[in-house]
This record gives sequence, C-alpha cells and structure tokens, in this order.
Amino acid sequence: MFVKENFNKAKQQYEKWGVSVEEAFDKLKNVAISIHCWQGDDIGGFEVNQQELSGGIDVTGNYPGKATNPEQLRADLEKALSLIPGKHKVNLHAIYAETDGEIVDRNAIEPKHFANWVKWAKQNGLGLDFNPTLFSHPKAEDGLTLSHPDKDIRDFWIDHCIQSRKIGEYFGRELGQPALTNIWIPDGYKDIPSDRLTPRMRLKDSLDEIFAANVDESLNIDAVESKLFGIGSEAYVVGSHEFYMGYAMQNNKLCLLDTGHYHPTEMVSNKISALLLFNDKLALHVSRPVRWDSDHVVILDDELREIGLEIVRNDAIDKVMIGLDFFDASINRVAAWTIGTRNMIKSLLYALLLPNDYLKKLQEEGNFTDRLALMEEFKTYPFGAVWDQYCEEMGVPVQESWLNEVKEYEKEVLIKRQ
Ligand SMILES: C[C@H](O)[C@H](O)[C@@H](O)C(=O)CO
Ligand SMILES: [Mn+2]
Repeated sequence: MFVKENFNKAKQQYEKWGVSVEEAFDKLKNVAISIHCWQGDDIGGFEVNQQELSGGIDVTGNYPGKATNPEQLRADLEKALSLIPGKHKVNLHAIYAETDGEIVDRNAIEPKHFANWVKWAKQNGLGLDFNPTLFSHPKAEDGLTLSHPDKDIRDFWIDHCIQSRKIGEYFGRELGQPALTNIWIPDGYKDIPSDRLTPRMRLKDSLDEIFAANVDESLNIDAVESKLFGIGSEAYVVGSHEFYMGYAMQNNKLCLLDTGHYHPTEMVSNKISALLLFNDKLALHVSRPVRWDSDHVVILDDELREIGLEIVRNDAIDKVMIGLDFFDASINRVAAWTIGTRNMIKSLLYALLLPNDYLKKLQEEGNFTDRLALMEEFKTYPFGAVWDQYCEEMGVPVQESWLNEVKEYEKEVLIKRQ
C-alpha cells in the first residue's frame, strides 16, 4: 500500500485551501467517543436474575459469538478498540454490574459492583460513562417507571437513578475524567392518552428528586434522553423532546439527542447549533434509524457527515459529548463496533478537512453557487488517503485490513463460545 505517497499528494490538495492536515489530526486525537458496551451482548447484561429485553427496543439476529460474561465482553471491546484510532470511553448500563452471584436489585447497585470495569478502564486508558437501566425488569413490566402512578414504583426507580449518578461520580473520580450519566426511560402509551400532562408532571417530580441527591458535578455530568416513540409507546412518550429540552435548560442538565428518536425526516444535525446557543454542552447517541428507531450500525451517510460538520464548524468538539447507540446481532458484533466507531471518527475528520471559514464567508456574501459547488467537490477530494494516514499514525489497521483481524478473532475466540 502507498499510504504515505497517497497522503502527501492528498495533503497538498487540502493545503491549497489553507487546511492544515496536521492540525486536523491533533484535534481528532483528542476526541473521545463513548462506545456503548451493549452492542457486544445484545443489551443482555449480567444480572443474576436476567430478564428479557423490554422497554420498546429490540435487537434482531443471532450471529454467533455473543459475549456472555464480563470477561468476554471486555475482551471483545479490547479487540474492537485495537482497530479504532484514538483513546475513547466505554458506555455502561446498570445491568452490567458484577455482583459475584449475589442478587442485587437495581435500587441497591453501588460503585463496588463496577470495580472490575474501573480496573479494566485504567489498564486500557479508557474513560467510562453510565446509564441507569429502567427496562428489562419486573418493575418496568407495564412500560412505566419514573412516571408511574404508583409512588412505590417511582421511588424504586428514583433510588436506582440516584445510585447510578453515584456510580458515574465514582467513575469520574477514579478515571480522572467526568462520566456522563444518561437517563433514558421507556415510559409511554401504546394508544392515545386521555391525559398527557399528569405523567409528565410525575416525571418532572421524579427527576427533581433524582437530581436533588448530592453528586459532584465535576465528576459526573447528568443527561436526559428524549424519544418520539417505541414499541408499545407508539402514541405517546412521556419524556418527549420538548419535555427534556425544557427540563434540561431549566435545571442545567444536558440534553441527549439520539439520532433515532425523531421523525424520520427530522435531522439531529440541524438541532446542534440551536441547542448550543442556549446550553454549554449537549450529548449525542449516534445511531442509524432505518424507517424507525431500528438502531442499525452507523454508516458514513449524509446525516453522519452533517453531524460531524456541525460539531466541527461550530467549534463544538469540546461541547458535544459523542456517544454511539446501535445494536445489530445479525453481524459480527466486534465488526459492528469497529464499523460504527470508525465511521463516527471519519465524519469528524471529513469536517476538519473542509475550509469551513471560507464556506461560511461565501454564505454570508450570498454566494450560494460557489458554496454548493465547493461543498460538492470536496465530497470527492482524496479524503480516504488522509484517513489511511491517520490510521497508520495511530497504529491501527489501514482500510479494510481490520476485517481480517476480526475474522481471525471470530475463528479463534467467538466461534468457540458456542
Ligand atoms: C440501551 C440504551 O440505553 C437505549 O438504546 C436508549 O439510549 C435508547 O436509545 C432507547 O431507544
Ligand atoms: Mn439512545
């Protein structure tokens, strides 16, 4: 392969537009993507009383080699991370607690149940993020949690979320970088509600109780994730976009935008600049909805490129906490992580290689012809040659050569799990 040769030629083409490829690399190296652990085991987790997946989300496929214990999941993550350039974070859910065979209900989870994850993160130079799990549990059977009419059920989940924030704080303290603890709940109704307000009032009160618990905000950052609909909550979701946008702004929390949680033609890329005018930070779950919130593996499509552009050209690399959220069990799960995360990083590199200030100037001048012409031409600039060099410099496989490593891992490790 002629990586260096191709790169040198490509670099000249970008430099012609005043774009420094080295500066782009330096910026990109510091971006930590939060890689979701749940792609590795189809959101199963390791609870002693493991329940079927609920909450209106679904994983389809039965590709061999699913991780069935924490050691396997960590090994699979290590394999994927070895194929992805940069230093990243791993995003955990409460169901990934390790309780040594003891039944610990969700309201009783503690930092100690995540000590192995912290030890592993330290060994691998990773950060950790966290999510309370308000699904796949008998107390979420009717699809209601923090907005439940029954106060006992609400209290159970409030306690779970408070414990989760303490676990986030523990991650932040141990790992020297703040953890994002994101609350997503499935609450909603299949059919047209007769009262939309009361469940939202209850959710608001529950969140107030959760955030009243004292947790160091320099170690744990709170986020709330909205949704449009789910399986079984087609007509109404309590935690809608407007609900959480209002809540987050009033209470200084982060809005987490999942790219699969909006109407099919509604783009998250278009929301980033608007929200950042009124919030210091926001968080993303980058996913790929195909007709619905299907959580397909992220590809380098128009919307992903647009998200990268909005983050980069608005100087928001430090303001947008980028997480991934997809789960595909029909393909090799290590490959799924690798494809999705490499694509997320590619979209940022693509954006860093555009003469964004010049393109903004063209717009200000009303020169829409040049704006469109250049934005289109840059799509076929030799971006791939720069990406290859980035991978080479970061010590990860160039182009599709990572696939051989995944195949080898499948043969040597994954298949033997059957
Ligand atoms: C498992 C995740 O928490 C879940 O996917 C949530 O973030 C979501 O997006 C639900 O649709
Ligand atoms: Mn999500």
